[in-house]
Amino acid sequence: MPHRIEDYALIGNMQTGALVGPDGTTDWLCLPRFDSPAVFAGLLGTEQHGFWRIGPAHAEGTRPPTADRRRYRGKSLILESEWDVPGQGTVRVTDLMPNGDGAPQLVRIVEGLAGQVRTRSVLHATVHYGQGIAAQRARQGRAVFSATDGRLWLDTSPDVGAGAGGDFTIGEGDSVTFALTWQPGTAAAPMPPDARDALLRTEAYWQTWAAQSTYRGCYAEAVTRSALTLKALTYAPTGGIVAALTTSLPEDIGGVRNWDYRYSWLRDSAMTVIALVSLGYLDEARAWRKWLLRTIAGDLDGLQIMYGVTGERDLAEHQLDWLPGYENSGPVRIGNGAATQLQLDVYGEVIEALHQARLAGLEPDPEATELQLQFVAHLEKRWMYPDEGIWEVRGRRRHFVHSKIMAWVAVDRAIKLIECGDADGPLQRWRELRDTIQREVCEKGYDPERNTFTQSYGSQELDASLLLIPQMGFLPPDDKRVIGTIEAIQRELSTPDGFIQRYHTEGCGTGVDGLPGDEGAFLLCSFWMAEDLAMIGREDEARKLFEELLALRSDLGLLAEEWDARLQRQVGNYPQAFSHIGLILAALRILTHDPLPLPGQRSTESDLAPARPYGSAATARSNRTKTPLTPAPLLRACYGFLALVHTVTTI
Ligand SMILES: OC[C@H]1O[C@H](O[C@H]2O[C@H](CO)[C@@H](O)[C@H](O)[C@H]2O)[C@H](O)[C@@H](O)[C@@H]1O
Repeated sequence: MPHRIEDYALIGNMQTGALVGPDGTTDWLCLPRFDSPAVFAGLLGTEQHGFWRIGPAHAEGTRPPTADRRRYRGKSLILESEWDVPGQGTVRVTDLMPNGDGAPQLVRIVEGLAGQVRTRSVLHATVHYGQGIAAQRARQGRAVFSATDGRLWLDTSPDVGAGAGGDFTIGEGDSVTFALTWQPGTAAAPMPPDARDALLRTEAYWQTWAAQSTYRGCYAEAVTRSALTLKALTYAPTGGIVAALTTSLPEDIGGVRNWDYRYSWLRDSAMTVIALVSLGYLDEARAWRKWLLRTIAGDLDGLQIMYGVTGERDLAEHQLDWLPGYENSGPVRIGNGAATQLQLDVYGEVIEALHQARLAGLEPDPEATELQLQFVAHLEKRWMYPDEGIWEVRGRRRHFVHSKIMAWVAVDRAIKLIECGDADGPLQRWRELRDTIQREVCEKGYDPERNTFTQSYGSQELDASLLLIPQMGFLPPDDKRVIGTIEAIQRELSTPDGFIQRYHTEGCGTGVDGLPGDEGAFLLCSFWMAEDLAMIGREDEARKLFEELLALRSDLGLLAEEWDARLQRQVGNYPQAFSHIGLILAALRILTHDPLPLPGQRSTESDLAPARPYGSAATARSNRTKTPLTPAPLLRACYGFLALVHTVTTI
């Protein structure tokens, strides 16, 4: 039976990832990439749908024992689980997925730490998300399984034998290794791996990567784990970034709000890039920018809001009827019907990510500059339409206020690109457009009686996405309408334990998302609230909320999409990029607003600008022929000045 969502540990190789439970069971693994069919799909069903457990042997009819200790090995994605077995001794299992271009691999190293422990490995590999059993054969002394479009090769230490399962005794100082390697069906047998070498290489990789972070504040442990998690969701071969590792972990246990997140959303991936560049990581931004340009391929009329990690466009949604779903939350879906929706916010998110990456020092790219101009030209003809919005509602299209605000962001950042000399464009026309959008939102998306912006034009509903108004610089934090909106959201969208819901769901009688059932507090929105509170000077509340959110993390620092206050557990896909993005950006915002930061506890930015200069944005003055890199502090100074001028002239 699957564990609570937050009890799973993530390991990954930036092509795919696995979830390992506290009893040493891998219940989720898609091979060879994030969105491939799962060979272990027990997470969404039962053991018959695939799993691989290594841990102390247990008596028939009893549950496998839970590890007594579990941790990541330093700043890495290498998991160590240890069991103290009464009367026997202590055993450790180290799980990792080596990085690199080689065949995807899951390596499990069993070590005896004390005494003699009877240990068991049980591997049940399946075809196509547990639809069938993967046929097993012995070849050249190795176990080979037929997976959906490849083969799995299991290598074990000689003294354990070549089978998929069995018991063995591990004594103090002994070690036994297992490695499961995926190869395309047509490929020759892979070389038996050197598990020890893989461990050293993988550890060195993650430690080096983590050390590049420029974050120097309190909450560093949480920020680092979130950064590592975001990195694990990047797809190294192309630069695409998935929204989460899983499909169909329910937002409402027992309900139908189960979606496949193993794709590269423009919105989610852009926000991941913003979080990573705010910690000084530029390589991921560069890789994503290349993915973006390749994937969109200049086809703006065919623009989708999400793609596969190598740019696939056909993400048609299907249900896997043989899987009962996590804790019977069906249907289990693969593909995502939202791929063909109209979501007008994505232009703003992409341009903002490109803009933040430039601010952080990423070298300019003329194609990316061109894309931003094309985006705005495209949006100019579309921003006035109703859409499905940031939450990808499955109800009717509406004039979502957040979508219009993000349209404003897109135009605003493009204007700054031109103002700073990075691009040529219809400056005057776009300035008028920016003002028109802002005026319309303030007229139609604001309720003066309640002093709050609303979810959509003319609606009485609220929406936590409005918390982005000050963060995006649409209005300044001290504007009374902004403060009124933050307070209204706090009043009306707070859960009993003080976290924030996206909007009211069907249980409250509105059903704007067109879906039955309710959902938990949305963790990203709760982090946004912490950010906003810091921005409007309520630092103590911001910090309190932030720390309460940190307390929801798993023992390993991981977050799903939502928190169910009634059940006191995490819900939704896991680990979810959105939640970890929210954590990183809120930590930076709270640090920036610390009245007296200790030396060395500042974030990455110079004194010229706040840590995350949303809304103070403008673009680099660069020479388009030579494309030199403008020093980041100078850029930020330029942006800061332009933002000031804009605020003074428009508000
Ligand atoms: O609420 C219905 C929608 O739920 C999913 O969308 C959510 O996940 C996306 C990926 O993280 C995110 O970009 C979006 O903001 C979220 O609302 C699902 O993907 C949709 O198909 C579904 O309509």
